[in-house]
Amino acid sequence: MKQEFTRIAVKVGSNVLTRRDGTLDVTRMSALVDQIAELHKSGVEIILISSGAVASGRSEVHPQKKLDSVDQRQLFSAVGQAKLINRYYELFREHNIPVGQVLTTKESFGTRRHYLNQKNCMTVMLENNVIPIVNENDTISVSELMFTDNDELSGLIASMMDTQALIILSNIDGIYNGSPSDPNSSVIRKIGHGKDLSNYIQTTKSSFGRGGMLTKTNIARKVADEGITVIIANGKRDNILVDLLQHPEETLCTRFIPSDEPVSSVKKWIAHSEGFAKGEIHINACATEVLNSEKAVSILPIGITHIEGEFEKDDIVRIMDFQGNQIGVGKVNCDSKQAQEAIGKHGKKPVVHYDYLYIE
Ligand SMILES: Nc1ncnc2c1ncn2[C@@H]1O[C@H](COP(=O)(O)OP(=O)(O)O)[C@@H](O)[C@H]1O
Ligand SMILES: N[C@@H](CCC(=O)OP(=O)(O)O)C(=O)O
Repeated sequence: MKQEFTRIAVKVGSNVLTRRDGTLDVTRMSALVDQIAELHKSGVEIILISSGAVASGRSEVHPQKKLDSVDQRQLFSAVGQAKLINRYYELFREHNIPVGQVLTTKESFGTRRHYLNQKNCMTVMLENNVIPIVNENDTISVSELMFTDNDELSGLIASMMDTQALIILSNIDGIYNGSPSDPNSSVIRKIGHGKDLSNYIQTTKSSFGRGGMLTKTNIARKVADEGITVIIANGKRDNILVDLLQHPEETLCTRFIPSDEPVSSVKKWIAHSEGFAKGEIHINACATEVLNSEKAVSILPIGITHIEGEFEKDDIVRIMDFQGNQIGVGKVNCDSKQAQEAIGKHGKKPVVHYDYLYIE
């Protein structure tokens, strides 16, 4: 059967893989592996981003004294990730599909070199028919070094690997246009560019999730703006993955319609690098207007009003409009001292070149 996508990223949330008591739901895992195997055999390249390390470690160790939340996460994930990947290895082996583990951290997306190393690793895995199974390295990612959750990680992976779609599997059928528990609300089937969803999203999270629907929505929007279809669907529904690819119209889910303007791979990286920004470049009203227009323009010293923070050449900075609102991110062409000296001057080189500028 002809499928819409040939390379996809699939994110499986903690709640899909976790039973009510917080332990790993191996039956669900097995059902998902069967579906991924079916798609893999039909020629779809798949990158799996799987949560579940903490959940699978929880039932293995019983600490003698009370641990704080960081210690708990480190202990459970260290034990649980080994168990999780072992389960996946065994389940995929029944289908004769080799899998490989990729553990990453937020910092590994901060420099372009690390970013490209990770990309190369997963590319060579796919070329050799190995399914990459990605998770955050929870043992060393603590507090501000952590991803908000695996939705954020899956967005980075989809963008980095140029997938055509990102499928986020949660314990809910999609984004509801009201409280999911209200019988009058229903799943929004398609979401186009620029639609404001803030009124619909409740801040409640499912019991074992970290980020909630709000991070899913924000990530989905950003990834769709880069030209990737994003689908939020219920991973607990039988055959959901195969149905989403083979019967897209009949399968309940929320789809974010991708932008049809191509975005370069450098811009994709910059778009997701906001967390590493070292400083701010504030621009005047005229520069704000041209940047918000359809024109491809760089940030020149003449349009800069002031600079905040210290940065080196090639660092990521936030771009702030004349009212102090962030409008984008970019990679700087010079350090903060040089940028400072050039402010307001004509005929100087761009501080952020268009090729390294991502306007939100
Ligand atoms: N408008 C909404 N539509 C759907 N789900 C919502 C909405 N608002 C809040 N939610 C909550 O978001 C939860 C899913 O997010 P999350 O807990 O992060 O799951 P996961 O672990 O799969 O990433 C749902 O179980 C639901 O309770
Ligand atoms: N990395 C963590 C999962 C992080 C997390 O909870 O993410 P999510 O499934 O998006 O709520 C783990 O494997 O336990």
